[in-house]
Amino acid sequence: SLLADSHSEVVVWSRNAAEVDDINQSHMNRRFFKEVVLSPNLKATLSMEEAIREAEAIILAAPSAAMRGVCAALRPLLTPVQLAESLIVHVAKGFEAETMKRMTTVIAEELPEYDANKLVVLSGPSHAEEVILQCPTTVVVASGNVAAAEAAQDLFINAYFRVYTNPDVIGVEVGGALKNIIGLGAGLIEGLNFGDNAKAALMTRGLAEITRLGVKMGANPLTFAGLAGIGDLVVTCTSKHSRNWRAGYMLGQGKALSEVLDSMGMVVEGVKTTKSAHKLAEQYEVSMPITEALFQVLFAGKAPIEAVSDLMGRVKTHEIEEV
Ligand SMILES: NC(=O)C1=CN([C@@H]2O[C@H](COP(=O)(O)OP(=O)(O)OC[C@H]3O[C@@H](n4cnc5c(N)ncnc54)[C@H](OP(=O)(O)O)[C@@H]3O)[C@@H](O)[C@H]2O)C=CC1
Ligand SMILES: O=C(CO)COP(=O)(O)O
Repeated sequence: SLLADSHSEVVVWSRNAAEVDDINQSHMNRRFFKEVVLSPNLKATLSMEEAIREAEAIILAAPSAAMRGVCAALRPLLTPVQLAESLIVHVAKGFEAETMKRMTTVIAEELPEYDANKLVVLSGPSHAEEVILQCPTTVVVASGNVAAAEAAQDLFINAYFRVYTNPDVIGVEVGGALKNIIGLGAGLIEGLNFGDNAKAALMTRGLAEITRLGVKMGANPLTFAGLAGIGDLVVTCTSKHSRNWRAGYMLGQGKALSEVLDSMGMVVEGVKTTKSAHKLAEQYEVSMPITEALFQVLFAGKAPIEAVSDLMGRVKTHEIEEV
């Protein structure tokens, strides 16, 4: 919808026939956006081949668990011209669960004929419910190739959607993925009725452990002070639209994880990301106490209140790690 506001031909690929019909016939996508009328420039199709035919830019917007499969289906459809010239941008915020790989790594593995350096990630505080209403939104695009990042910036930027560039692909991907864990935690804190001090503490110390792991993985620490770091963390921990927050809230109220996920109807990236980050923390030998606490609640049956109590009772330490 955002792209269709400034570009004449935008085609969405979906595997859901009712959704495709709704977009093409009523110019609406009522499953997600009840009352919004979409641009007539926006078409939908069940055929991936049709969606990408002669596409100058391809946006990969599937959840991270689906990214490898989507790219495998895409590979035989890409023409030599598209492989050489088209822009590929992904917007997923998570790691591949089994391998803990970042999304650009997964995409590069599945599209070996495409120049991996030209892949772009778009991230930042950007709930779809607000973008579709044209509320002012800012995001960051990152690529190893400056020209590709600038091409993505030109593609997406408009009067209500401001796009910054950043060369730090690792930082932008890690920030986008890990903020979902803290969003779960913020919801959980609210579900326990622990108030705003606890939420502020969680966000601040959450950013510290996101930065700690990100830097070990090769990110620029300053990226975490930007839109894909603190920016997205704030929106996920405070917005009524946040799925991760909502899932955490239900957990804090005592609901079981399976019950929470069944009731969501939308992806909650933070759940699988907690497992991946838990393994990455071990692999990189980084302390991530909040991630550890969430891991215990989600996958080891620890009561949320006990996890918070354990976090508060950790051995005393300095705030700034170099001290
Ligand atoms: N929503 C938001 O505001 C934002 C989301 N993101 C990120 O974008 C990604 C997608 O999120 P979002 O769209 O919100 O998630 P939703 O759960 O709302 O929707 C996921 C969509 O992906 C489709 N899908 C899932 N698996 C596959 C597959 N294997 N093949 C094809 N289609 C598939 C689903 O189709 P079906 O209905 O058939 O299951 C559904 O249409 C996530 O990584 C999220 O973190 C990033 C920024 C903002
Ligand atoms: O990443 C998002 C918005 O920037 C969406 O994730 P949440 O719905 O969990 O906040």
